[in-house]
Amino acid sequence: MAVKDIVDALRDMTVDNMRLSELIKDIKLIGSTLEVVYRLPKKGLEDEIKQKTYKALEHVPDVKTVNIRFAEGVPEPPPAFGQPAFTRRQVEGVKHLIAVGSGKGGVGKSTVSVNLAVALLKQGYKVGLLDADIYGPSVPTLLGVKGERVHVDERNKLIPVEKYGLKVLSIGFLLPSEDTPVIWRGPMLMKALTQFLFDVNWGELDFLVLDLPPGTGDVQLTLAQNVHMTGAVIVTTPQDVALADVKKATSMFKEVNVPILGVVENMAYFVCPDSGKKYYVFGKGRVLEFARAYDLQILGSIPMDPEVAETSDKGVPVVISHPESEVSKAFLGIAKLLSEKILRR
Ligand SMILES: Nc1ncnc2c1ncn2[C@@H]1O[C@H](COP(=O)(O)OP(=O)(O)OP(=O)(O)O)[C@@H](O)[C@H]1O
Repeated sequence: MAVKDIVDALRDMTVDNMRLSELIKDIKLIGSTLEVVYRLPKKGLEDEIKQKTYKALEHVPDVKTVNIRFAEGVPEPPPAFGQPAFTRRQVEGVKHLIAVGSGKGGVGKSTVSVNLAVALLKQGYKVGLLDADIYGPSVPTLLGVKGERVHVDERNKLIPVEKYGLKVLSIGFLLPSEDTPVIWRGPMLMKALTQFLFDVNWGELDFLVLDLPPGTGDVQLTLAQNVHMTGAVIVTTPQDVALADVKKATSMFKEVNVPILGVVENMAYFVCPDSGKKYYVFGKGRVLEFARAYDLQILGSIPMDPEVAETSDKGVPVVISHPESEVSKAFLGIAKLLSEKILRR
């Protein structure tokens, strides 16, 4: 059961012409106990909000107990259209946080995050990369920093590892060994992620690239609701299975009002080294169709290139190892488009 489904259930119930979902200030599911903090639009509505919450969640099987609290202080006005209904914290020292998400695993989200970060760096920006992919933190491998230990500064803030001029932190640094399954759940996991974001001495960064776990689970949703993000970049391959899931991810970001900065089409085609001919292995035009349907910009299309996998395994991003390759040019183009788009806003 995702918190998102609970928020969906609360969306159907209104109090004083406002959806319950719009009044949520904080929401957490710990085991089968749901903790909700509402802001109170008007004094005297407490009981009605409570009763309607219980009713809305009556048939939600995973919620056995509901604890409701009301935020203290002056009630805030309802969010304006297009504004988030959640209080989001800014990551200290970071001008722009770009979340990289995908619907399905294995579409190249981490490869895109790493190469995008380095491509932004090559444009002269100060860049950080945070690997929040708790289910498969691959950034340490992709950047050759596996086994690095993280230190803290005098303020007890984590100090990111530096590689190729990039400031890097990965949830993988916290796991005792590479084979440790990530079995953290709920509050513990969120605590670790929150610490990663907010208790880090990032210094001054123009961009922080956040490699999200694939899909639309609690982690993605909680981060999207609690962290101020400039926007999200969505990575997909042209396969039907990937596109079906990426639509869910797109809807999730839209629902929580995180602007979608654009789509990266990965493994878009393969260039035959002998003939130079392009082969659209997973089909042509599908990502464009999806982007048009959802009114999204395609930031770039990355070809399939065996060098990517090979160089990634050695811990060197392809934009560094093969800067003249078509893949690298595609990444540099995406970084340019993205940074211009963000800085123009
Ligand atoms: N353009 C590409 N050409 C060839 N191989 C690629 C390309 N992009 C990614 N790969 C390879 O595909 C595999 C999956 O990539 P990656 O780990 O970046 O995906 P992911 O979406 O982050 O996966 P997960 O969500 O499971 O962490 C890796 O072996 C990577 O080297």
